[in-house]
Amino acid sequence: MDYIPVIDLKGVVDKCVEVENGVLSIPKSDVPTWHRVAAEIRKALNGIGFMYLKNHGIGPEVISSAFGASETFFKLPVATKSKYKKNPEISSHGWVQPGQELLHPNSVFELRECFDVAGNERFYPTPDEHTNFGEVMEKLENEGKRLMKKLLKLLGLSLELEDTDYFIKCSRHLDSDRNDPQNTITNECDLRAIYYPAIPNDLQVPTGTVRCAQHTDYEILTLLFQDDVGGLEVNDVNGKWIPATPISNTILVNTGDLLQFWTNGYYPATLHRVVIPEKEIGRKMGRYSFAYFFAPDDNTPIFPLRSNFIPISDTGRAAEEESERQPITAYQHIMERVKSAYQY
Ligand SMILES: O=C(O)CCC(=O)C(=O)O
Ligand SMILES: [Fe+2]
Repeated sequence: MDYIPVIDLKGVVDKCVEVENGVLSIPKSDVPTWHRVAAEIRKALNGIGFMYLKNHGIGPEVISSAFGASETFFKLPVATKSKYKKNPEISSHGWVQPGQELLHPNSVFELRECFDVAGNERFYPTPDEHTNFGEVMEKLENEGKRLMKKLLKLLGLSLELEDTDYFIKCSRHLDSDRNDPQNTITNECDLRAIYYPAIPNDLQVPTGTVRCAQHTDYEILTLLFQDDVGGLEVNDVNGKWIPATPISNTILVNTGDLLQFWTNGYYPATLHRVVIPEKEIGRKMGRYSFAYFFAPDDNTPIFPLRSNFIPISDTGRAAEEESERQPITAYQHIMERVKSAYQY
């Protein structure tokens, strides 16, 4: 049996406090717990490349309302959803219609639609179209942010960085007000509601269609909330596809490209996909999920960090120093990938 890490955040998410500049302060008596959990996270992310979190502190009612609101949204007529369509040239927010996005260059068709909650300019269906879609989505987003700050601290501890608050300090947007006109901190975080429709009986979709082609996410970490339908698979560090079976009351966490760059591959980005179920019963069911893609501030430079765990690249320190001199920013990397995924 494969080792499937389920990390228990009890005693971690509930008691720490925020101090100046949004940095977390851990009560002395809890420090050993944080270090133990950080070591488990290191083993999971370096050893298999993903993890489940339990006792993560996000209220079950927040998650179930989000699933309810998402289902109502995706059932709206296409004409209504089209009013809220995303225009990737302008922003990352809005409805992504089926076929608008391909996550792999060889993809034929990916049968899903999404609604992205992202950026500072947001719009949602009017109350007579949907009573509370925006409100419910942003509630889940806020809870995701709260949890994420703790995960960023745990990541810093897990790598034994000299400054264990490094990742938090690169994510000042966590504590900035997106409605403040003076706010200049931008970021590419995205809470994405996803709907995979049932596969039509008379399979009117091209051969080779999948729900979500294999890809890595572009950011630091992704929180994944899935229903019970299944189909998500992750590629472990040995290249084997393993079903990421939903485990009740847990969230699945994948690592993204930015974390892979920062750690020089010590925490590789999780390759994953969503397959169409082979059994007829599974094909008849639509699937709903949420992904919260967490990115640092746009201007964050990305180069390998120094830590006893992070390897120096094969080409040696000189290549690393070069990338430190001319680092790509988080924004540049994410935009490259976004552009290549969109089908206009
Ligand atoms: O729906 C899922 O479970 C995964 C979605 C995903 O990987 C993505 O949107 O990047
Ligand atoms: Fe993904």
